[in-house]
Amino acid sequence: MGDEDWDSELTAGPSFSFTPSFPKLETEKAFNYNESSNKGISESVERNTWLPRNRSSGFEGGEDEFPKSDGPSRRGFGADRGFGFKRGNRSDGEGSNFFGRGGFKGRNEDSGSENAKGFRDGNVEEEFGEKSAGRGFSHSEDTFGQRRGRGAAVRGTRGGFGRRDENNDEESHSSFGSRGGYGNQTSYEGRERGGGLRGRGGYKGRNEDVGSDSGQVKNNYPFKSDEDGENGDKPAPYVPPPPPETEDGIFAHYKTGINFDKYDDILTNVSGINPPPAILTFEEANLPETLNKNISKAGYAKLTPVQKHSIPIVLAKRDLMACAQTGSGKTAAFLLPILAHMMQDGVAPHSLDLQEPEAIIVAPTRELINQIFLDARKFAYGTCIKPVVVYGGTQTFHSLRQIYQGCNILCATPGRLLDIIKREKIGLTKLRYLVLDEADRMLDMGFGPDMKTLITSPGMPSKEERQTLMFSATFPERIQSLAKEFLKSDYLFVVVGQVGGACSDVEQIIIPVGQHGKKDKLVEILHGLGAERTMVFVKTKKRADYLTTLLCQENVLATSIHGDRLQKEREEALADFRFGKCNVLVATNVAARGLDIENVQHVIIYDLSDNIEEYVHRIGRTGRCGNVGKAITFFDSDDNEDRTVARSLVKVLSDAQQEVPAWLEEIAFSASGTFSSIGSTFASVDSRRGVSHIPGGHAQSHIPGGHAQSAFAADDDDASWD
Ligand SMILES: Nc1ncnc2c1ncn2[C@@H]1O[C@H](COP(=O)(O)OP(=O)(O)OP(=O)(O)O)[C@@H](O)[C@H]1O
Repeated sequence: MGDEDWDSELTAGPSFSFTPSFPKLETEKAFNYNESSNKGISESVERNTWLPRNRSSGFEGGEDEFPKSDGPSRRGFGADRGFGFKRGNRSDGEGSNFFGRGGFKGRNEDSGSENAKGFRDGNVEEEFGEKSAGRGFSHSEDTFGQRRGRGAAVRGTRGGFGRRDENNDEESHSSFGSRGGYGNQTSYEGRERGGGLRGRGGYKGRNEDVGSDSGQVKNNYPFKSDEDGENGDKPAPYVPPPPPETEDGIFAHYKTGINFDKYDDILTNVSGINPPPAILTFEEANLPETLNKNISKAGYAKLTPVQKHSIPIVLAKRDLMACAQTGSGKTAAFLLPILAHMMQDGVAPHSLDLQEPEAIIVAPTRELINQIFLDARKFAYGTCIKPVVVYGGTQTFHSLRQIYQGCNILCATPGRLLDIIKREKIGLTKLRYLVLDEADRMLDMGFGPDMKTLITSPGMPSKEERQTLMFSATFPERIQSLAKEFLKSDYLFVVVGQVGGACSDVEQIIIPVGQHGKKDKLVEILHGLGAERTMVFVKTKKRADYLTTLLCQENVLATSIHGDRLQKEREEALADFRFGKCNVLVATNVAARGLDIENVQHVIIYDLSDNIEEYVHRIGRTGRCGNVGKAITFFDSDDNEDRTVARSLVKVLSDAQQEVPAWLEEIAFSASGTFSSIGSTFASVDSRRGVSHIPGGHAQSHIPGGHAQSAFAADDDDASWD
């Protein structure tokens, strides 16, 4: 990633992470949201001490004068409407966890003190490491034990993961240190279900529930970690809250929108040789009964277009590149056929030896990969198939422990995945499916090298021996050609609608606003939106913190998510937004892709990204699954980056039948050069330009005006995290 782009509003200096405190909502009591975890919040709201606790603001004079605080307003977002809590009986206090699509339910941790420890000297150091208490893993190589006492000392600390570059969100992939703080292992004793360490039979075939009710299994790990956070000022490495365990929590979902049926009107092209015919219903897919039950519990009654085409293709064991608009069900499009195969073919029974997942799913951000994991867990419910999620910013020991309990589907961010492979904690020889979600992002300069490392890792089956699936709402032609290295030559390319087209359910409004007018305009809009849930996208982490502080001063319940915040804080911020404790989430591109949050009614793009793909993904946080939404974009005609993307923006607007302001059109077409030189449009054709077989017999349509390569930025200030 490139250096952080310091903005004129912010003088150089230590960044701070702002964690606004929100008043406890009545509805939180229903979720047994631990008093203690709220104490810090309520107390700080009382004392108005919600200002950043960590460092000087680094703001000097003028509009950068650090906003005075009068504390966030006490409007309890949605509390009176029971917002977001429409799923079944939550009387058991259960709910989905930070990332479940339902309301918030996280483990009750005292988040109040975290901020006091979370940051120092402008850097966030992540401590990882496993200092086993003497006994390594039971299998042959006690890599754990070997690590005792050996740490990648970081700045004199006792080891720890490669320190994060304060200007770069990506974790280095250096080896882990020997020790780090530790979360609460006891919470894992006996809590895992179905993942018993004792051998389990594989799936017994169609329609049999196996190993789903092994009840509470005592986890007699052959190792213990005595990692602790005894170094007082260092936060223990984060151990995420356990995923929901009740059916209500696992199957929490929101309703499809009024436009769901309109999906059927979207033209779908399938290019490649001999594609299997699309299916029209779930029944036609002839899926195992348990899977069909889970699909129904998840509220899926009708297939979306990408599912209609992708499910039979994956079931036919073909490689696939699928492009469909945001919020149109791409996750299930790959999960369902993979799970169906696993249920029908059976999966290896859990062994105490090296875990060898049959499927690996990668995505660019931790929050997204966790969301995919929760979907996998949902659809695998009642079977012996075990999804596991590992991602950066969490204690490595925790990741390994999850894998150790059994791992058929590994959902991972690249950094953590590669480290676990390097440490030989998983084997790849049994891999049958490799899935790249947000694939264009995974193949760009940010993650491309990691993906290359992955497919060349020891034991990784070649592309001929595995099934590789790639999904995204955007697929620039340059990325299509990069993808060939990962896909069999006869892969199929499914395009629902326009490659890279924006979601048709999102009303897109572009308003001319100069840099210095943006803050006031943002406050004005948000005051007008009241309690409606809004995501605000900015370019830099520092601006995310700055604006969040400013909004809270303006009595807007806002929080922020970006790569400089501790993972625990990121998850809390996302939970506060999902839970309805605040109605504005200020985010960098860390939240641009994939996140599926109920009832995001608005997206405000405060800073345009320098590539149009991120614009499409950002506005796709609203208008999901047939619901409608609105995206307002601030366009600064004095900003070169905005001008560069103007022409692509006009194309996205016109392709989505949106109004194109005359002033924008003028800017877009006054710029010299062709599409390819000044900005991105989309490859709307299969870059193989081969003969295409399209269901219904019509030929592959070539978009008038040709196609061009998209300028693909991989060095966004906060563009990739793992
Ligand atoms: N067939 C279906 N019926 C009802 N709801 C569905 C169906 N398929 C998916 N959904 C729901 O639609 C929402 C969006 O799905 P998903 O997140 O997979 O979209 P996506 O295409 O991956 O979006 P993005 O491009 O932003 O990642 C989710 O809440 C999902 O549970």
